Amino acid sequence: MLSSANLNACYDLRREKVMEMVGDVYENVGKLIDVGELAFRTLTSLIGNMVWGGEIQGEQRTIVESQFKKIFAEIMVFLGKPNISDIFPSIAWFDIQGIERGMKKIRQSFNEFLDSVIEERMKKETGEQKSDVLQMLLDLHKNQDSPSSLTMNQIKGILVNIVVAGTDTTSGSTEWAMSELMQHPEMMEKVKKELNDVIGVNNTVEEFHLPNLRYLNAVIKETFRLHPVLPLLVPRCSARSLTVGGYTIPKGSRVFLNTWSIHRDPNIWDNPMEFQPERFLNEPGKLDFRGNDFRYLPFGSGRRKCPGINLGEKMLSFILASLLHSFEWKLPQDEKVDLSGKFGIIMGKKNPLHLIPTPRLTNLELYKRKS
Ligand code: HEM
Repeated sequence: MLSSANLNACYDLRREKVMEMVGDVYENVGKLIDVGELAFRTLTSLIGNMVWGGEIQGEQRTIVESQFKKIFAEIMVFLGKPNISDIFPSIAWFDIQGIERGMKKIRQSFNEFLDSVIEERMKKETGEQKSDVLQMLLDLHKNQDSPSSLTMNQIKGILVNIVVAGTDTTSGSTEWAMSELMQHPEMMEKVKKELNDVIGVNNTVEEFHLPNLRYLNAVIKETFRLHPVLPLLVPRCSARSLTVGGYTIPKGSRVFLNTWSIHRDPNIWDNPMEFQPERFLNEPGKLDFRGNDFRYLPFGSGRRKCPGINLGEKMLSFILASLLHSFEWKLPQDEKVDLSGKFGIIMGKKNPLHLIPTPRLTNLELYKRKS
């Protein structure tokens, strides 16, 4: 699903979802928009489509997408909470913090939703064959004799994993990048000038424009540095006892890698607390985010690094470029940008960014084009 060939094949879908988002904002010009929520809806719709096709439509889709946001927020809080039961397994059954009870409730909500999606697909199986992730997993389930056969629970786990990992991360980064640009008007001006030069005011953004947006790409890289959405990555567990930097790590320890600190280490970065996209602009090729340079790990590293780097990068710059090229954004009167974060396995903003859009393109017809 996330290979370059598959991503190229679903270019039209990405374009359609971004155009839908622009159309959505256009219909709400002059009103307050929750930027993170807007990006989240766009990504849930895109990734949902890539994972289980167009199985959910219309009113049901709207309900699912709004429920997802709430459920995801709860999951992120639970996943990020240090669990006392891990430190004192003998009292685990008390579940003092209610983490297990909370996760069970969430699992039930997801289970009900996924059961209905899978049931819909099974009903249609005799008709047109789909080629999405759900179908691929169901085919593995049917082939019970194969060593790669999957149980229904495993299928549901994989589906949830992809959707959870792909949506909140990318929408969170969108919200952080927009917040930093609102906080730095001179940088916002540079981005807008670049968009005008590369795309033109009588055009909408297309994916082939994105590699030419050098300044915007530097803004994205700097956003990843200062606001890594998974600040402690995904927890690791040591398979054997070993020594790292003079510290003994016993077999079976849970290990967290603090990229938030690494990305703000003054021994590595000049003025680490300042948002300065130029640091990436002036040194092209330095510090890519593919996990090869341990000073900069927004997508992690090693065998468990993010498999969605290409899709995440494409969608983040497509969404940002489109929002910034198609609209002017301003804060509600007397409001300031709040850059505080909220702790969880995903570090989102503490307070959502609400902005008011006005059209920026000269040809208003461009807002109505849906495909
Ligand atoms: C800006 C966007 C994104 C960022 C910053 C991001 C970041 C990350 C990070 C830091 C990890 C943990 C890696 C580690 O522990 O070494 C991760 C894992 C993961 N990501 Fe992403 N991600 C993004 C988008 C996506 C997308 C679009 C998808 C797929 C649709 C995706 C799917 C996954 C999956 C499935 C994992 C778990 C991998 C595993 O545990 O083996 N991510 N991501």
